[in-house]
Amino acid sequence: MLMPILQVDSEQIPEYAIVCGDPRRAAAIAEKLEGAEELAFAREYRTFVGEYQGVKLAVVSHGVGCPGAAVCFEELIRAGVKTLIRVGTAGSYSADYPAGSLIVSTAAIRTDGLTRQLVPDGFPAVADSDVVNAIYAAALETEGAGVVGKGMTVTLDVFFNGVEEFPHKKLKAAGALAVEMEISALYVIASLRGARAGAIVALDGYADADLAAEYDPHTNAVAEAVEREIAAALGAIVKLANNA
Ligand SMILES: O=P(O)(O)O[C@H]1O[C@H](CO)[C@@H](O)[C@H]1O
Ligand SMILES: O=c1cc[nH]c(=O)[nH]1
Repeated sequence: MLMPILQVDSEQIPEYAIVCGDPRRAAAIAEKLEGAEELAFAREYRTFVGEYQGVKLAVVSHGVGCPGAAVCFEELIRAGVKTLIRVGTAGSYSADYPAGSLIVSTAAIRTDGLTRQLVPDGFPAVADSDVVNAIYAAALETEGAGVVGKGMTVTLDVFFNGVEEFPHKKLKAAGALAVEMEISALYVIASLRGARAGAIVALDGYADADLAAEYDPHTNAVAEAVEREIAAALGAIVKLANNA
């Protein structure tokens, strides 16, 4: 069946998927696969399939923000994906995790609007623990591992501020490590549909206003961190497939 938004035949989609916001990052990940094939590029959704160390997987971009990303996650799970790993970027809340660090998201604080329209308040956006452990272990094994953290991330809808002040300080005080824009949708949808999910983000600067002077997303440290998180996600998929 042709998936209406991704425009891919669901028969071509394997059980594992790496998802990321940027279609160019999807292409960069696909370059690391054997026999990579681009199946479609519809809207912001660019879909590749291929193999990594004998495991078949899809690599799909989901764009920016929960509503668009949710469409991608839903269609992939309907097509038969059972394990999804998001490979993203995020802003850091802590000087312990400077730009170039990696964070594996164990859960997302839901400040987005999309999940509020899917599930009641109090419903957790939580990762699958096997997926988290596999990503974290693979991240520590990557060459030049750098700083790798594990913990709560925040998902919000806003990238450029309006007149409302976003509660970064409170969320940081509550233990959140970083902020991005799609993980809550991934975790809630995976829970609702019986799939398992995890996420790793490369930090590209500080979201905390007290640290923001150091913000520079265009550094080699960030580019290298993205390479390492790609390696971690691919390594995690191999670990998960071999333990299945
Ligand atoms: O790098 P990606 O995967 O797009 O993730 C982050 O970057 C985008 C904002 O620039 C948002 O999508 C955010 O979640
Ligand atoms: O959503 C995002 C992504 C990267 N960096 C940020 O500060 N926010």
